Amino acid sequence: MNRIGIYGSLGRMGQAIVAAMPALDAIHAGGADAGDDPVPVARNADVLVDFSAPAALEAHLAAARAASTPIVIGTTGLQHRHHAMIDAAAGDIAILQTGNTSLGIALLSALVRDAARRLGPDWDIEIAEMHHRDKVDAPSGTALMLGEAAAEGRGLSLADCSVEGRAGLVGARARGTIGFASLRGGSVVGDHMVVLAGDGERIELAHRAEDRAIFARGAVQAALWLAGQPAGRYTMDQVLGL
Ligand SMILES: NC(=O)C1=CN([C@@H]2O[C@H](COP(=O)(O)OP(=O)(O)OC[C@H]3O[C@@H](n4cnc5c(N)ncnc54)[C@H](OP(=O)(O)O)[C@@H]3O)[C@@H](O)[C@H]2O)C=CC1
Ligand SMILES: O=C(O)C1=N[C@H](C(=O)O)C[C@H](O)C1
Repeated sequence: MNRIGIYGSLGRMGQAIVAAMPALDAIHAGGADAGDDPVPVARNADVLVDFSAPAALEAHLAAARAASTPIVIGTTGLQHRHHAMIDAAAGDIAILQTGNTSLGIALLSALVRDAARRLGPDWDIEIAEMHHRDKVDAPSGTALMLGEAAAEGRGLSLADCSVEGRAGLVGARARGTIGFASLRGGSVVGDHMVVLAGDGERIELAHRAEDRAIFARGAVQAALWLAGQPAGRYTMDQVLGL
């Protein structure tokens, strides 16, 4: 159960995943990119990883479902309708979807959830991220995950308290909101900082990815773990035992 097929195999992450496989005893079972038929890879693999684009998700899920092959979805920029598709497919196959496959971000999410719970709504929460110039979605999937962790810590849904893309005369900050800011430039692999700002003091919880290998290793570990699971939707916390 270690043959891994890759959607987005020629991309930055796809190539990093191929490089990470030998050390984890995984075998590359083929890849598909834009314009390729996703079905043969799904049939040839024990498990799939998808690091491509939201527009491809529906076809990738259909191929995985038809072949009864579990799939790790690392693609970000997903909307509500994509999550609904994942939930539906998880009735038939094992699926793990995450905006970040690194150990560090899994731990940071837990820290942010705990800090938000302990500090309460008088502490303002802002999430800043910086990525390379070619990243196409914002806020990053990781920033949104961290926002969800913070909202959960406060017993809220992120959709009800999120503020994205401030510009112009936006007025004073509303109490209890979670704000997002995105920077793009150079070759930055992925920086995330969660600021909890109180009166007269603030806490900054940050993670800096220095190499895509951390995401790639996590993706391969997740795939090998998922290959043995029954149908359902899973998280990185379950893979990492956090
Ligand atoms: N969860 C995590 O830990 C991480 C997630 N990511 C996410 O993974 C995704 C990919 O990132 P990255 O590798 O940097 O991006 P790249 O642009 O380097 O690679 C994307 C790959 O997907 C392919 N692709 C695009 N559209 C389709 C399609 N319709 N069907 C099949 N393949 C397609 C591209 O093919 P072509 O070039 O031919 O268009 C390309 O090979 C992004 O959403 C990113 O945010 C990134 C890092 C970590
Ligand atoms: O596109 C990227 O590069 C990354 N995308 C993921 C995200 O949107 O959070 C994970 C990582 O930060 C790199």
